[in-house]
Amino acid sequence: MGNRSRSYGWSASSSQKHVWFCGIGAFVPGRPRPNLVQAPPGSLARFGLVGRLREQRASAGEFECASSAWRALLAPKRIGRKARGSAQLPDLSLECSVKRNSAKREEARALLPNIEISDFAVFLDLDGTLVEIADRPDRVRMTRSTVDLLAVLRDRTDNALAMISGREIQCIDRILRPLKLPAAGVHGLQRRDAAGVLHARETPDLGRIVSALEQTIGEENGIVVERKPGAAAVHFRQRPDLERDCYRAVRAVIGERMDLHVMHGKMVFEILLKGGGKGKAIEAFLSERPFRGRKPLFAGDDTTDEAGFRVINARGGVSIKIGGGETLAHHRAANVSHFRNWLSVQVKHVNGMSADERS
Ligand SMILES: O=P(O)(O)OC[C@H]1O[C@H](O[C@H]2O[C@H](CO)[C@@H](O)[C@H](O)[C@H]2O)[C@H](O)[C@@H](O)[C@@H]1O
Repeated sequence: MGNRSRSYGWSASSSQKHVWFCGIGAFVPGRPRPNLVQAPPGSLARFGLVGRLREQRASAGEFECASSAWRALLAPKRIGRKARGSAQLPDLSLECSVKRNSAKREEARALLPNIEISDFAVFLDLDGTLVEIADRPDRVRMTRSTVDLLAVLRDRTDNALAMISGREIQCIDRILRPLKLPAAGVHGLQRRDAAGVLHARETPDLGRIVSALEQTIGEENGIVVERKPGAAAVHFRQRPDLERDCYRAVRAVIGERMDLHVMHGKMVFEILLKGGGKGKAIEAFLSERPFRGRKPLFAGDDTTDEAGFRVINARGGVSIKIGGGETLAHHRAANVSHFRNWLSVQVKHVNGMSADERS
C-alpha cells in the first residue's frame, strides 16, 4: 500500500488543468461532509485526466473528494445517471480519494510496520497526523495522552524527535504544551534545532498582503486568514463554496511577486516565501545530532508532506501517509487514531519486546 499503483484516487498537477468527470451518484451538499459523493454499491464512477481515465467501482458506496474544486465540477450538473461534466480548474493540485470499506481498512492497518523505534529519528506532522482536523486552526486541541506519548517517544529516541509543521513554531509549542520539541515551522521557513537554536530566514513583512486578504475575503464570510512569519494562509473549510474566490484573491494580492508561491493544503491556500519545504527541514535535522546517523521516519497527511516523504524514501527510511490520497509514502495509516495507536505500540516495543513482556 502507499505506492502509486495501489493507492485509490488521483491527483492533477498544476500544469494539468483540464479535468473531466463522469459517473453515477448523487452529490450531497453541505457540512460536515461537503465533498462527499454517494453512489449505489457496485455502481461505476470514472474520473481522471483527459486521456488518463481511471475507473472505480463503489464498493462502500461513497467517494470522498479532498478538494472542493471537485464539488464545483459536480454541483452544477446535479449528478444523475451517466451525467458528464467538464470544467477549467484553477491552477492548483487536486486530490480525490475513495472511502474504502472496512475490509480494505483492515488491509491498510496490517501494512504499518513494526519497528525498533529507539533506532529512529522521528519526524511528525501535526494537523491531521497527531491531532484531528478542526473547523478552524485555533480550535485544535492535543489530548493529554498524545502529549504523554510524545514525551515517552522523545525519551525512547534519545531526543531524536522533531515536529515538522506548516504552523509557526510558537503555535506548535502552544499545542504541545508543556512539551517543547525541536521543530520546523511554516513548512520549513523556521527551524529550532535540538539545542534550542532558532534558524529562521529573514522574512519580508506580509502585513499588506494579509490586510488586503482580510479586506477582500474577510472573516465575516467564514474565511479565516492566518498570519505567519513569511506566510499567510487562507482557510475556506467553513465556506468550501468560496474556494475559487479565495484562490482569485490570493493570486490578486500576490500580483507579480516572484519571491512568493502558493501551496494548496487541506481546505487552505497558503502564500509562502519561496525556499522552504518540509524535505529541506528534515535534511537539516538529519545532518545534526541527535538525528544524524539514525534511520528516519516521517508521518504526514497532506500534499505538503510529500517533499518530506521523498527525502525519507531516498534515505531508506519509513514514510507514513495518514488518510487517503495518492502519495509517495510507503506505508499508510487509515486516520489519526490509527496512527496514534500504532505509534504507542511502537513506543512500548523496545528490542522486540513490549513493555509488559519486559516487566
Ligand atoms: O503541516 P501541518 O502541521 O499539518 O499544518 C498544516 C496546516 O495546518 C493548519 O491548517 C489545517 O488544520 C486546521 C485545523 O485542523 C484546519 O482548520 C485547516 O483547514 C487545515 O488546513 C494550520 O492552520 C496551517 O497554518 C498549517 O499550515
